[in-house]
Amino acid sequence: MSDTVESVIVAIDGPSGTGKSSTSKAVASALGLSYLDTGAQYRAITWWMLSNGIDTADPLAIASAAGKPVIESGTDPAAPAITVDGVDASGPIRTQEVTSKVSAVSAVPEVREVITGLQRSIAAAAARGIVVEGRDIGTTVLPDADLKIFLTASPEARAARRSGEIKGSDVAATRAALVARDAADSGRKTSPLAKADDAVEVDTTELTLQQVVERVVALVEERRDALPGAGERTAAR
Ligand SMILES: Nc1ncnc2c1ncn2[C@@H]1O[C@H](COP(=O)(O)OP(=O)(O)O)[C@@H](O)[C@H]1O
Ligand SMILES: Nc1ccn([C@@H]2O[C@H](COP(=O)(O)OP(=O)(O)O)[C@@H](O)[C@H]2O)c(=O)n1
Repeated sequence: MSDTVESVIVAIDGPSGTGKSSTSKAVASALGLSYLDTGAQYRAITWWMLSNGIDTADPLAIASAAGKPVIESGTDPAAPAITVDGVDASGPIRTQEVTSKVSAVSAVPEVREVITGLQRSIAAAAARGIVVEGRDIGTTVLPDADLKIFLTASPEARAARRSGEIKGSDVAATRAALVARDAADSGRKTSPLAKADDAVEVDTTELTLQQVVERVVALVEERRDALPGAGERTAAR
């Protein structure tokens, strides 16, 4: 692998079920980069609110508690990890209860301020570069990212993928829940789900995961070669 992959920052945004997590982990592994799942952080703070009796329908209560939990994210794409106050939260953050409340919690500006600060410091500390996936990475968290990708897919494909993960789940109900969460995430005032003007859109509906990964790896390599200094580094090798 070339040494020019260092310090490449890749932002991958898009709605639920478009393949952000799978693609980001595979791209980070292929290129030796760190990986950050920002949705897991919003899920973690939501889980903490629910576990601590905070009313998730009350934005003021959420705002005043936003700074309390200590959330730590691992950045190894082969072993994604997340803890809240030192406790492993990787299982509890995936429950239906958390999924149904996360959009309300993540819409609160004080929550976004705390989590965005965490995300920026993790990205700044990633010496070899990082793939960061979420909803507002290219627009708000890392607007200077070297490459921005916006993944899309039809609601049908996304619902089929998501319900394929949960035994006995109903595709129609999964689709309705996805569409409602997209609307909440896209419609909120602070840092909504949106494609950055300079993001490359990839529609994954008809692509296999491997095809998406290959496309994104090629885009990272192309962008990396165009970065200032890439020529000198290549010439020096
Ligand atoms: N291009 C694809 N084709 C088919 N299935 C996919 C594709 N990309 C991802 N998946 C599957 O869809 C599900 C959701 O993918 P995930 O990466 O978690 O999406 P997101 O992070 O955008 O919510 C996973 O089970 C994953 O294996
Ligand atoms: N950068 C981000 C990432 C996630 N989120 C919120 O966190 C929720 C869960 O994100 P996720 O990536 O785990 O969701 P899935 O697509 O994996 O279901 C989203 O529905 C958003 O409400 C956000 O607001 N900003």
